[in-house]
Amino acid sequence: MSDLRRLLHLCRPFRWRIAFGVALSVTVMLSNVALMAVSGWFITSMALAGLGRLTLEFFTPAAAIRGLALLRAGARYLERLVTHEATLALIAKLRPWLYTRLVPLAPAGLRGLRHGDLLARLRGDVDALENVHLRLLGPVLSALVAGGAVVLWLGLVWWPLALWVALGLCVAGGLVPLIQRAFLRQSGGRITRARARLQAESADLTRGLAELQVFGAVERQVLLVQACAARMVAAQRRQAWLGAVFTALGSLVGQGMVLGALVLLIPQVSSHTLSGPEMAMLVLAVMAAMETVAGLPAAVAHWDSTMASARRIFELADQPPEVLETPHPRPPRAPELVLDHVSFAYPGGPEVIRDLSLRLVPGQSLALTGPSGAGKTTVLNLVQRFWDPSEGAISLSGVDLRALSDADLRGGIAVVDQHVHLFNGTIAENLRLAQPGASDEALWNALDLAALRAEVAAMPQGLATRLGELGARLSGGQARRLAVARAALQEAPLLLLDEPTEGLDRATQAQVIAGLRQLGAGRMMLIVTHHPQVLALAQKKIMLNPTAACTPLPASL
Ligand SMILES: Nc1ncnc2c1ncn2[C@@H]1O[C@H](COP(=O)(O)OP(=O)(O)OP(=O)(O)O)[C@@H](O)[C@H]1O
Repeated sequence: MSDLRRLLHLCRPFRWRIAFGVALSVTVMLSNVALMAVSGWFITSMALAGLGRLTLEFFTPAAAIRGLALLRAGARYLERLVTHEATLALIAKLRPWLYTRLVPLAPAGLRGLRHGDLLARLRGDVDALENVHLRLLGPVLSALVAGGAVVLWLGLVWWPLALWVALGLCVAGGLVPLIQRAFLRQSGGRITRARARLQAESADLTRGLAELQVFGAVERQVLLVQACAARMVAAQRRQAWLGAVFTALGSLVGQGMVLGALVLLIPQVSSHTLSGPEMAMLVLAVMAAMETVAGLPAAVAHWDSTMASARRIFELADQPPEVLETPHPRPPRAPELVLDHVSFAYPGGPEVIRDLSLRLVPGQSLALTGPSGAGKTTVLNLVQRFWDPSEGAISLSGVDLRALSDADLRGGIAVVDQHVHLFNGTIAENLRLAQPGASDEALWNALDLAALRAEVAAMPQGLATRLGELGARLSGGQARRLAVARAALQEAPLLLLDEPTEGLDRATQAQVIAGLRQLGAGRMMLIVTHHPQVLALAQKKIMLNPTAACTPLPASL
């Protein structure tokens, strides 16, 4: 229930648009009931007039019928326009709302999520919330207002008929869909879970295709994706089948309601309490009244899957960030990196870093070495404040990281990682990520430093060359050198290198190392590597040992 309350809260800014959409929908339903009622009365009266039993002024009812038909069509068009516009506005608000909650979580808080799963939540689940207005709120509110109005009108005409219709509408719009919900209860959540699993496995298949091919596991992964797809289709088929059965049941209830109305009204006509045209008017009005609850079965059918999507989105948005930005940041002073008796354990895990102290000033470089799992990357993560140390403190430019603004922290650190993420844009756009206002000349200078100038200049479109998804058009070595150029543009005093030459051939390694040497001049460098030539960039090495306290370093290198 609290998920629904939160969804309604998110809809609050659009409440007037939603109300207008509901008013239009009610207009459609009531004009339809009125159209059917007047038509029933008019046709029967015309027939009786034809038999000479009645005199009839037919201009007014004929005009009313045309007017109601036009009103219904016009209101329907406007209703579609308004409700879809409100729905798109809600989705357009939801996505940035979720992104602003994800940003403080990244990267630490999102590591537990698979890429495809995150994508499913960002795309599929947010899209599924279009149902909130289109299929849940709108139909329920319209049914209550329009159905209530019809029952009220019938109550004024003859209350037993109103009672019968109220009962029919409650059964068709409430009881039948609720029984349907009991059957469908599981399948909504099952479809959402199956879709998320399918997306995650499909993402693994496409992104990990090279590894899967190397290990001969493509077929296994394809079978897994097929099994996930089959599970999803089975869940959807079951839902569609149940939906069809209950739609038929709902319309059966509608026919029963009309039949019951006839049974109630015929004696009234026989006893001359009611005229023939009036009976036709009421019966057709009762038939049209079914439209007021026609959207309720779909609302019930979408309830579980929509709520499951909402729950998954709120779960993600509610995760507490690992680190919080201080509301009172202090400005950075002279460049310097200090780790003061730092210890760290991942949440719920054993201690990874124990009592590590070091100090770096510009022009100094330090390599972190040690066996796999010793905590080298963890130190780089702590310096970037993905997590805060469990004990001790880290300061950059004389200020504890916890007291630095996010902008000063990010602006003070450049990173060259073994996993370079390149965006699906041009070379210039990828470089300007580090310095949005950089001139073309500055970009060429950075490429020069990274030994990439000649290759980019040889491309027909130069800096405007598009890189494709994940930088697909560049080789691994070119991508790594582009990352060096990007770091050069950032002009940050601290440079973090995490296995920057991993996976490159000898010639490319030498080019990247030459670029890094230039880049490091006058900056502080913290390097994680096993590569002897990269190690040679460092003036000092520190050995991390997962089981013992870190070798204490002198106060300065
Ligand atoms: N997000 C995380 N949550 C929990 N434990 C983690 C996380 N990241 C790393 N660890 C654990 O912390 C320890 C240190 O990992 P880290 O990646 O820092 O080692 P490393 O020295 O860089 O290793 P390698 O040389 O293999 O990259 C490992 O035992 C690892 O399992």
